Amino acid sequence: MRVTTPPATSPPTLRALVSVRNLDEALQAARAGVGFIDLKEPSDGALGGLPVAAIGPIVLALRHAAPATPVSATIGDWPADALALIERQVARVAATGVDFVKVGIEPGPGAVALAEALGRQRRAGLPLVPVLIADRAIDDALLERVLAQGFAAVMLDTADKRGGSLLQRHGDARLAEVIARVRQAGSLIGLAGALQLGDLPRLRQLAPDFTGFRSAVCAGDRRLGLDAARLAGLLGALSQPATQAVAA
Ligand SMILES: O=C[C@H](O)COP(=O)(O)O
Repeated sequence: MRVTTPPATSPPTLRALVSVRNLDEALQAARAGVGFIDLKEPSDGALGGLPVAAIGPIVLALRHAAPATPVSATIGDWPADALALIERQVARVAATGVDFVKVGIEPGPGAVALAEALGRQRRAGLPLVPVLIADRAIDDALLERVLAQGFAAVMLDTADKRGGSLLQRHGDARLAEVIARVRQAGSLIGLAGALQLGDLPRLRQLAPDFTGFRSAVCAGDRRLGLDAARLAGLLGALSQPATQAVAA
């Protein structure tokens, strides 16, 4: 599955990645027309993983229901120093047939070693997308180590979903700088982290390649089920011209 940046002449668009926890939610997201479907267990943390055996059948069903929609899955939240376990889990999740395997990288001890281990797996052919946990400062040195690995895409996300969205934690100038740096390094950039409808005007200005949502498409709590009305509302707002979306 090839995912590309729209041509520079296109109007700014925001492609939505929506995180789902089971087949019902995956088909609901596919029918609603989301840009990317992300398989994870939201009750198990920011990057909670589904049982590996559950991923393959969902991917297969999505290939029929939405063949053009890229599918990602997370490996679960692991301590950064559990490198052997992480590498094994990456290989197991990749073998399910997903387009991308998402792995969280929390700044701190072990983060650089993890980024480099993931880089080795990428060079071995595994479709990895590192997710930099950015509740606090975005660590430039760590970002550079991640970018040096040549991943197709890099995401920013937050671990604590109750402390405000990614956009409430970082100013536009800083996020724009990070987006530009990731693109300059040749990777796509995705933003996530308790993003809400009210963040859309700023997101449109920042124009990342994709934006990730779970909290905003659930009724009150990301651990609950996908809410059809909220999902439709989000996709409707994303499809509106920017001036109308600002008023949403
Ligand atoms: O990968 C994207 C995340 O699942 C988004 O979840 P969130 O909106 O609750 O931060």
